[in-house]
Amino acid sequence: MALEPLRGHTVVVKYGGHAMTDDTLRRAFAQDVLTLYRAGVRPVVVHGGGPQIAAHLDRLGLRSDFLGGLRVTTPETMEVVRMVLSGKVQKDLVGLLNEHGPHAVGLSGEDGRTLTAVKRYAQVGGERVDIGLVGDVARVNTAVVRLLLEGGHIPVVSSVGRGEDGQVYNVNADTAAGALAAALGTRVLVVLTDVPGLYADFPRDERVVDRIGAAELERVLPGLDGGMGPKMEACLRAVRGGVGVARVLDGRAPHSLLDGLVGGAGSGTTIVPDPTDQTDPTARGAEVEGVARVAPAPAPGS
Ligand SMILES: Nc1ncnc2c1ncn2[C@@H]1O[C@H](COP(=O)(O)OP(=O)(O)O)[C@@H](O)[C@H]1O
Ligand SMILES: CC(=O)N[C@@H](CCC(=O)OP(=O)(O)O)C(=O)O
Repeated sequence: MALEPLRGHTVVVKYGGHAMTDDTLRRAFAQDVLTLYRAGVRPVVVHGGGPQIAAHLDRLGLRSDFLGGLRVTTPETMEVVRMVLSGKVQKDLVGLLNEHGPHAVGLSGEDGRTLTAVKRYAQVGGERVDIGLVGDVARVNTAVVRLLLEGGHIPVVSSVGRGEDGQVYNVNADTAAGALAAALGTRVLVVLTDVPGLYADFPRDERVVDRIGAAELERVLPGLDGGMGPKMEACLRAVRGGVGVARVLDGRAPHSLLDGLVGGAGSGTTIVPDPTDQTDPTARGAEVEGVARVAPAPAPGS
């Protein structure tokens, strides 16, 4: 895939916390996003920050527990998640992207009701387990993200959502990115993680699945462990919801974003829709609000 066909198109990039732990990697990521932007592609960054949340919890003497790849989130944990994702990780990333110009603008999924969440349970051994304030994306309002894109900005979104019940929820960042990509109708969703892609025989790491169709992914999804479960579920929902292609790439390799988009073949795992997916709007998994309806800003003083 070259950059030229993406000119003028929106690309959602999920930037995982493991790919941000090293300063060289962070800078290479920021350079890649800016290269896309300068080439006329419209990047939207959705970021995680799992390791950064864990470090902060640890400092406070709080535990990090995961079930089905999702963090068990007590009200106390939720405060830390919100603070670290929207207040720290996001601001550091926005600062880095803005070193060469006022391009990036950070927003939480709560802002402009971008992500409306509903309580989500973990599936463990076929059982539904309550993991606290963890949310799934029920509805996406793309209005603010579109407004920023149309204003020539790079939206940087944290995966915190608010429910209709007024509760703030911890949304897995892959889930948030997949839902936003589907709602925006992007051509490409790129997911940067800490492995070279989907291993065929995890935990063995000899073979990375090069390409997988939605139906086949749906079949293997229940057997996936840890963080790969929510990640692949998010890619599946994205391609089922109209995204042209999802690519899971190794975020530990500098410039993997650009290399993966330009180089194409040979890197990561590519998830492609089934021929029927593109015409099935009910498969989005989240309701979409505000698509193509960007309200004009109110006149000053009104
Ligand atoms: N089939 C698989 N292929 C690759 N990784 C897998 C697989 N099953 C489980 N995993 C685990 O999923 C992890 C990636 O998910 P996660 O830790 O949530 O990453 P991120 O922080 O980038 O979102 C890998 O580090 C690996 O331990
Ligand atoms: C519910 C849930 O698990 N939320 C994640 C949100 C951050 C995230 O997804 O970060 P990475 O992309 O770095 O993994 C968490 O609390 O860690």
